Formats: sequence, C-alpha cells, structure tokens
Amino acid sequence: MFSVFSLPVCLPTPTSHLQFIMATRIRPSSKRCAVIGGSGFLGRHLVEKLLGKGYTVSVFDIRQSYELPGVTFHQGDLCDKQALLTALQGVSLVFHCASPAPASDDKALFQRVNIQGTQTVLQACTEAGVQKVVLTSSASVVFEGTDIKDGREDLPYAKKPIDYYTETKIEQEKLVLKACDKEKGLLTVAIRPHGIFGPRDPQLVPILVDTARRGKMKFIIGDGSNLVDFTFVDNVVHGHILAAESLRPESPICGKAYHITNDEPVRFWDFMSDILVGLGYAAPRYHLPYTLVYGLALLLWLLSLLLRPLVSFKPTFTPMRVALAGTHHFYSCSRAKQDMGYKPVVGLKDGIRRTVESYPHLRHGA
Ligand SMILES: NC(=O)C1=CN([C@@H]2O[C@H](COP(=O)(O)OP(=O)(O)OC[C@H]3O[C@@H](n4cnc5c(N)ncnc54)[C@H](OP(=O)(O)O)[C@@H]3O)[C@@H](O)[C@H]2O)C=CC1
Ligand SMILES: CC(C)=CCC[C@@H](C)[C@H]1CC[C@H]2C3=C(CC[C@]12C)[C@@]1(C)CCC(=O)C[C@@H]1CC3
Repeated sequence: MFSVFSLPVCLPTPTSHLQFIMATRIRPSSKRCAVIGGSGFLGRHLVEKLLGKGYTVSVFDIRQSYELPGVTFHQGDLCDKQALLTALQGVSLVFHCASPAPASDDKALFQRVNIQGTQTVLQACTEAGVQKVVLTSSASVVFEGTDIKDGREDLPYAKKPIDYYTETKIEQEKLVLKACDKEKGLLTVAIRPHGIFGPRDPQLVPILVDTARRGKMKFIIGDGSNLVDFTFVDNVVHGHILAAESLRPESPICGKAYHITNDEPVRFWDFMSDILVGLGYAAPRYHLPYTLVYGLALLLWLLSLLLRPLVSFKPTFTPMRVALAGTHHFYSCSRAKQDMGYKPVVGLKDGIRRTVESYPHLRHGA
C-alpha cells in the first residue's frame, strides 16, 4: 500500500502543538508546487521534470500510480476542499491537470469534476494562499468537428462542442482565466495542448494498436491529406513550466490561454502509419469517403443511445473520433513563442521514435 501524508515531506513530523502551528502556517515557497492529476500521463511527466528542476512536489490525485523520492502523495477527490487544503499547505504554485478521460460519456462526472471541481480547486488555492495556477486546458475548446488551420487563441469557444469533455473543458478554462486577480494575489494561465503523445500514454497508442489488432486499421478516412497537431509530452511539460515561471503580475500571460504544440502539423494518417509501422503493424491503405464514415458513426451512436436500456455497446468509430481523424485541426503557437519564449524541445520524428521504443509490449507479435 502507498502511504498518504498530510504534510509536505520536508517538514519534520510535529511533536508539539507549537511545531504543529509552525508547520501548518509555513510560508509558501516559490519552489514548492502541487500537481493536481499528477498520477496521470501528463501529470507524471510534469512531476518528473519539476523534480529535476529542483521543485518540491505534492501530487493530488484520486489514485496513486507510482512512488518517487521527493514527491508527497495526497490521494483524494478534487471536489473535496478539505483534502485539497491539506495538500496545498505551503504551496505557491498549482498545476491543475486532472480530468476524467475524454472517452467517457458520463455528463454528470464531467460537470462535477471539470466545473464544480475546478471551482473548488480555485477556492482552495485562494484559502491556502497559492499565488499561481496553471491549468491544462485543451485546444479542442474551439473545435466543432470542422477544419481549423493554424487556429489562434482568439478563435471563439465552440458553440456546439463535440462532446461533454469539450463542453466542460470550455467552462473550466473560463473559470480559471476569470479567477486571475492581481489585487488578490492569484495569477492564472491556461495551456491548451493538442494530441499529446509519448511514453506511458494510456490512450493514443493503446487505442491505435487495439484497433489494428482487431483488423480495423485498414482504412483511411477521406483523402488522407488532413493536417493535425500531435504534441510530444515533453513539449507540453516545457510549455507548462515556462508558463509557471513567466507568470508574474506584470507579465502579459496573466489570465490568458496559450496553444502549446509541436509546431509541426502532420497528416493525421501519416502520423498513425508511422506509429503502426514502427510497432510492426501494416499502415492503413484503402480510402473511405469522410461523409459516409461520419454518417455511419452518427447512426451507430444514435443506435447505442436508443438501445442503451437493453444492450450496452461502445462503437470504435464515434462521430467525434471520425471528425478528429478526417478534418484539419492544427493550431498556431506564436502567442506562446512571443509571450513566454516557447519553442518545442523535442521534434516530431524524435518524439515518435521515443514513443514507439517505449511500447515493446504492444509490438506486433509481442
Ligand atoms: N491527452 C491528451 O491528448 C490531452 C489532454 N489534455 C488535458 O490534459 C490533462 C491531463 O490529461 P492526461 O494526462 O492525458 O489524462 P490522465 O487521465 O492520464 O490524467 C488525469 C488524472 O486526473 C485524475 N483524476 C480524475 N478525476 C479526478 C478527481 N475527481 N480528483 C482527482 N484526480 C482526478 C485521473 O485519475 P483516473 O485515471 O483514476 O481518472 C488521472 O490520474 C487533462 O486535463 C486533459 O483534459 C488536453 C489536451 C490533450
Ligand atoms: C490529435 C488528437 C486530438 C488526438 C487525440 C487522440 C485520440 C482522439 C486519437 C488517438 C487514436 C485515434 C484513432 C482514431 C480516432 C482518434 C483517436 C482515438 C480512429 C478510431 C479513427 C477511425 C479509424 O479508422 C481508427 C482510428 C484509430 C485511432
């Protein structure tokens, strides 16, 4: 069993009342941060980098997936303010990258965690004297299922978000950016990554390999020329830390959203093929018209809703996935370059190689 501590590790366990008061009133230190969602894919990469940069890290997550020297784990639900307050003692910087998985269709869960939960996180941060909050938002807050080419942050939020995940990520981002208040001493910023991939990703490569193993990765939806951003996880981490370190009262980044990508849009199907071929599977070859596949996906989705009381099935080809696979969606990160000197640290080719090497168990025949 993992242990859960209620005080940062670097403090001695209080043996007297006075020590306890001193410990609970510790002044926030600029190198003491908390990662909410730190057990997840992005969160863990962020934690590892922060440790390497000399930060003391508290992880707050609903589950504990690893142990690392220098990291204090607090297991809890981010909707629980008391649990958060314990984890945020002495913390000056909070990264909020927790969310239910996008594949879920549980509307109530998304609303509870992404909206009410984020309100609770912001209240807890204010009460605990946290000075900076960096939210992991998503570039998909502006995506409605149709082409976006070189999209900038001033695009309007999607009026018809493609799923509950996107709908609640929009509300979450608005809440965090609105909470930025220099007078009250709380500075906020939102990072919008797109298509994060890399070692330990539980979604992209596993879904792809599973689809290939079931013999369903033979088709290219549309003409295969649609460009998409896939962002290597180290670049997303780099964007988050740059944002945190640039977040000062006089900085232009306060209360703003920033796209963070690899800045190398790639054909969706070339990217999928590179991963598949790297792992020993065949690349998809046959083309299917986009509208036909989208229409079929819509029909299947409606059927799954209608039949839900009788049978439960989850189609692989959801309308959202077909839209992601068959449209252009790539974003400009020139605002991040200008305001915080962002530049990707790992190129796409290198990122794909590192990712493929990290999944020996998913290789064809393994
Ligand atoms: N992956 C991607 O391509 C992209 C991700 N993002 C955003 O990046 C962030 C991180 O994503 P990613 O690392 O992929 O996701 P993960 O699911 O790997 O990580 C999220 C973590 O948050 C935890 N969590 C969920 N609900 C709660 C809760 N109520 N209280 C505390 N912890 C909770 C999850 O636990 P559990 O697993 O048990 O649910 C998980 O450990 C998310 O905000 C996501 O919206 C944005 C754009 C693209
Ligand atoms: C760029 C971006 C936002 C990526 C997000 C990750 C996932 C949404 C994709 C990762 C694997 C993809 C995938 C498909 C759709 C989108 C993903 C789930 C398909 C289901 C699309 C239709 C197919 O032919 C099979 C694909 C398998 C992989």
